[in-house]
Amino acid sequence: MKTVTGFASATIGNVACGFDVLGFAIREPGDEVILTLHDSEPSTSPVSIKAIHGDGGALPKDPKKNTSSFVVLKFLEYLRTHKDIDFQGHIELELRKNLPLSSGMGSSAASAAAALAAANELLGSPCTKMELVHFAIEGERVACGSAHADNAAPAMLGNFILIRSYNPLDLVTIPPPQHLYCTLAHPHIEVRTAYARSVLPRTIPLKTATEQWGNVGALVSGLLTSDYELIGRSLVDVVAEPKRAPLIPGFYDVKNAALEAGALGCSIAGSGPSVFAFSSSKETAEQVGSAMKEAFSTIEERLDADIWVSPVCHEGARTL
Ligand SMILES: Nc1ncnc2c1ncn2[C@@H]1O[C@H](COP(=O)(O)OP(=O)(O)O)[C@@H](O)[C@H]1O
Ligand SMILES: N[C@@H](CCOP(=O)(O)O)C(=O)O
Repeated sequence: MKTVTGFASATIGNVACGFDVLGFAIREPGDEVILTLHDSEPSTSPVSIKAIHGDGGALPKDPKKNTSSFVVLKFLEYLRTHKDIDFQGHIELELRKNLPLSSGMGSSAASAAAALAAANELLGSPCTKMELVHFAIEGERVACGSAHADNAAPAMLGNFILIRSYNPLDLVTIPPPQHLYCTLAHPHIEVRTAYARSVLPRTIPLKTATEQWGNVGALVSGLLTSDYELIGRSLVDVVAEPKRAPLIPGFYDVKNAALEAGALGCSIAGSGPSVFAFSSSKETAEQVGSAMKEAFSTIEERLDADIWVSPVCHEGARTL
C-alpha cells in the first residue's frame, strides 16, 4: 500500500480581457487529494472515492462525475493507450476540498490538478506536467460542460498561462513580474460557471473584439516587461465583464473601492462571483483587500467576503 498527497492552488481565469485564453495561479488556498494504491483489482472502477471533506456533501462521489477522480481515470486510460502501462490495481481517493465551490477560483480545476500530481507520482512519474494538463482540462468539461483551460493549465503548471491555441493545445508560460500581488475577494454566494457562460453573447462586434485583443496583447507585454502601469491600463474586459457583473451584487462598488485603494486594475475572477485586483506591492494589495471587503459588506445585500493576498505561484500542482 502506498499513499501520495497532491496539492493544487486556486487559479484566476480570464485575467479581465483574456476570456478562456489567460489565467494564473496564486499560492493559496488550494485543494488536497490523497491517493492510496492497493494491489487488488476492484470489481467496478479502478478509482473510487473514499471520502470528501469540506464540501458540505455537495460534490459527487461517482468517480466519473468528480473532477478529481475523472482525471485519474483519463490518466490511466492514457497510460494504457500511449505508454503501454496496463494498470491492474485500485486507487482510493480522498479529497480535502478547501476551495469554495462555484467561486470563480478554479475550484474544479484545483481538485483535478492535485489528483493528477498525486497519481503521476504514485505510478512512478510516467508523464510530464505538460501531458497531465490535457487530462486536467478534460476535467473542466465534467464540471461545467466546457473544456476551458485557463484554470486547469495554471493549476497544473503555475505562473500565468496563455492558451495560444486549443487545437492543437499550445500553452505559453508567462512568468510574473517580481512585485505583482493579487488580491482576491470571495463573497459568500455561488455562481455556477455553466450559468455564467450561458449569459455571454455568441458573437461580438468587430469593434469590441478589436478593443479586447488590444488589451490582451498589451497585458502580456506589460507582464513580460514588468510595466505595472501598462498592466493596469490593460485590465479591461469589454466582452464578459459587462454581462456577468449583474450576477455579482455590488461588483462596480467593489471594483471602484479597489481602484481607489491603489489597485492597478480590477475585474471578475474567472466567471465570478470572486473579484480580483492587481497591485505593485504587498502593502497596497492588503489595503485593497480591506477596501474590497468593506465595499461588499456595505452594499444592500451586505455580503461577507474572504480575502486572500498572494503573489503569483510559480510552481503549479505538486505533491506534499
Ligand atoms: N472536485 C470538484 N470540485 C469542484 N466542483 C466539482 C468537483 N467535481 C465535480 N464538480 C462539479 O463542478 C461544478 C462546479 O464547477 P464550477 O461551477 O465550474 O465551479 P468552480 O468555478 O468552483 O470550478 C459542480 O456542479 C460540481 O458538482
Ligand atoms: N474562462 C472561464 C473561467 C471560469 O473560471 P471559474 O473559476 O469560474 O470556473 C469562464 O470565464 O467561463
